[in-house]
Amino acid sequence: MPPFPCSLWELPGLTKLSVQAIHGFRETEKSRWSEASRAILQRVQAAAFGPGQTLLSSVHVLDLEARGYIKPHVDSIKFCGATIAGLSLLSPSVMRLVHTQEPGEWLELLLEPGSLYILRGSARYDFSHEILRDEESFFGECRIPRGRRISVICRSLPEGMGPGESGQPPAAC
Ligand SMILES: O=C(O)CCC(=O)C(=O)O
Ligand SMILES: [Fe+2]
Repeated sequence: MPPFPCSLWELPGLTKLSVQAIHGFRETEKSRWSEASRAILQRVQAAAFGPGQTLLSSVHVLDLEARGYIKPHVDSIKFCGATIAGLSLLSPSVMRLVHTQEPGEWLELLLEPGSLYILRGSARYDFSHEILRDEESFFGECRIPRGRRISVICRSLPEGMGPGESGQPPAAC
């Protein structure tokens, strides 16, 4: 993949959250995958989503540069349903969840390359999530130096939306 900066992936419609919450990134939505990648996505989907859940038709791929970070936010219910599942690749990073009503209630997840996180239930709706910038990237006492990180994010369809309407941009969450 070409190095940063690159505007190729800054597609119209994908930048609503990005402009406000994500810094140092490029992104795309992808609906066509190689057979090998499809097999991995099927494992992600089997692990994260229930049989009754419909997924957004395309998968969100976010490429965060080493200095990039994601500010706290809750994905909008307009563009994203009850479950968010993210596969982290390349650099480890720390995801912090903070309760939106009780800021003293928080937890951090160490996202190792190859790991999958699943936000659902209270973690999806009651907590903001963020990816810490390099200077703040600690897991407990342990420094987690940030490099380039790619995440592959599957989301369920917003409640009440039919599969035919799934063309909405997931990254606008
Ligand atoms: O990169 C990730 O794993 C999370 C991205 C995110 O929070 C978002 O796109 O809404
Ligand atoms: Fe998010």
